[in-house]
Amino acid sequence: MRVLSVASECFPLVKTGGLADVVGALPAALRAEGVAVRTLLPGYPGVLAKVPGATPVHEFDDLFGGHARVLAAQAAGLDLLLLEAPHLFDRPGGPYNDQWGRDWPDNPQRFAALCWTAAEIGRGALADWRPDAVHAHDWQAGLAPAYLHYGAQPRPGTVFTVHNLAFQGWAPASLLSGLRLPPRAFDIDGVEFFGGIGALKAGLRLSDRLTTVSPTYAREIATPAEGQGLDGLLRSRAGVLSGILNGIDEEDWNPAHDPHLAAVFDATRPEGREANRAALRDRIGLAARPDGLVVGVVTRLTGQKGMDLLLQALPALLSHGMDLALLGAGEPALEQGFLAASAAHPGRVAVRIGYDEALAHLIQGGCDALLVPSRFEPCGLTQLCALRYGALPVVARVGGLADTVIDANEAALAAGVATGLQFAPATAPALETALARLAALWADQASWKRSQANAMHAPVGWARSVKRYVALYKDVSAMSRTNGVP
Ligand SMILES: Nc1ncnc2c1ncn2[C@@H]1O[C@H](COP(=O)(O)OP(=O)(O)O[C@H]2O[C@H](CO)[C@@H](O)[C@H](O)[C@H]2O)[C@@H](O)[C@H]1O
Repeated sequence: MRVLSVASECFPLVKTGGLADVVGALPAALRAEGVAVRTLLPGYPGVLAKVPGATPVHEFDDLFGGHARVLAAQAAGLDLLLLEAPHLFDRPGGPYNDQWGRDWPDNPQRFAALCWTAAEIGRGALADWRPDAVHAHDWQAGLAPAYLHYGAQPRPGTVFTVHNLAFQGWAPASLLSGLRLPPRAFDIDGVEFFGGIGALKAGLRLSDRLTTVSPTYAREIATPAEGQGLDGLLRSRAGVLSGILNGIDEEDWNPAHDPHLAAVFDATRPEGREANRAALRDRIGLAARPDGLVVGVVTRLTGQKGMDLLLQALPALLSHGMDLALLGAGEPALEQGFLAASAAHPGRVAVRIGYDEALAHLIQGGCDALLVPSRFEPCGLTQLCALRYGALPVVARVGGLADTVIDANEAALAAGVATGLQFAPATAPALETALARLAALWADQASWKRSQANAMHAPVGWARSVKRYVALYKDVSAMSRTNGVP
C-alpha cells in the first residue's frame, strides 16, 4: 500500500502546531503496518535548507505563475517530496504569513499549487511511484481531492483529515479559473462556500473518506454550535466521517531517556520528577518551594485554547498555593496579559513567550499538573505528553480532551482508574472549581500517586489508531480501482 500524505507542515522540518506533529509521526507508525508513505510539503526555505542533496523527480514549466520542481529526499525518517516553487515559497516569515503576522495575499495560489502537485503525483506524474491513496490534511491540502475529483480518471482514493475546523481557507469566487477549477466546481456540491471558494469545504465535500482527530470532535462538529458553518455538510457525510485519536511519538516523548530533562524517570521510578520540578522552577524563574504544586501550560496563546479563562482564574490558582509555569506564543493581548501577571507575581507566575521545544519537555517532566482549558480541541497533544510524563492533565471536557483523560471523580477514584481532571463548561468559574478539586487531590497524596501511575500507563501512542487509517486506505484504494469516482 502506497500513500501520498499532503500537508503544509511536518515535524521536525516545519511546525506551527499539532498538525506538524501528526503529519511527522504517522508515517513511521504506518510503516510498521506495511504502508509506505511519501509526504509532500511546500519547499519553504527552512525546509530546503534542512535537506541538502534532494533530487529533482518532476518539473512544471508553469505552476501558478512560475517554474517549479518536485524534489525527493529522505530526512528524519521521512520519505519526502518537496515542492520547490520559489515564486510561491521562497520568502521570509512563516508558512502562512509574513514577519509581521499578516497572511500572504497569495495563500490561495500557494496551497492550490501544493494540491495541484499532489493530484498530478496521484495520477502518476512520477516515473516510478504512484500512490493507492492520497491523504490530505487541513484546508491547505483541501483542493487536492477536488483536483482529483474533477480531473482525469482513474484516480487514487482520497482521505481528508480535519485537524481544526476553524481554519477554512476561503478565497473569492473570482479566483476559480485562476486556481484551475472548472466552472462546474462552483456549486454547493463542489467547492462553493458562502459565495466563494472554500478549500476546507472542498476537502470535506469531495474526498472519499473524512476523518477528524477524536471521536468526540467528530460528533461535535456535526452540530450547529461547533460546526463553523459546515455542520450540515458534515451531517450529510456522517457515513464516511470517523474520529481517529491522535497519538504522540513515544520515542520523542519518553521520560526514560529524554535529553531535555534534568533527571530521567518512568512509571516505576517517578521520583525523578522531583529533580525536574526543581530544574523547571530554576530555569523558568519560579521561587524554590519544594512543597508547592506547579501547574504547567504549553500552548499556542489563542482564544481556542482558553487562555483568557486562565488569566481570569489566576487569583484562584495562586490562592491554592499553586505556581504557574507557562510557555506559549500567539495573540499579542494574551502574551501581554501573561507577562503582566508574571510581573505582578514574581516567583509565582513564570511566563516564557516563544516557541521552545526543550522547555516544553522540561515543563512536562517537571510540572505536577498540565492545564488545557480549551473551548474546543479536536484532539490535543499536550495532554497526551502530560499523561506519559506523569503530569496530571486538567482539561476542559471537549473534543479529544474528553476522550483521553479519565476524570478523578468518586467512581473513577474508587475504581482506581483516574488519570486527571475534567471540567465543563469551558468558563472561568468552572476552571476555578477544577483548580479547587486539583488542590484537594494534591492534599490526598495516595489518590494523587495512584492517578499519576495510571496516567503514565495510559495509551498515548499510535498503536490504537494506526490500524484504522490502514483500513481507510484499503477501503478507498479498492474504491478507486473499481469505479474511479466516489
Ligand atoms: N510555545 C511552544 N513551545 C513549544 N512547543 C509548543 C508551543 N506551543 C505549542 N507547542 C507544541 O505544539 C503542539 C500543539 O499541539 P496541539 O495538538 O496541542 O494543538 P494545535 O491546536 O496546534 O493542533 C491542532 O491539530 C492537532 C493535531 O491533530 C490537534 O491535536 C489539535 O487539537 C488541533 O487544535 C504540541 O506538540 C505542543 O507541545
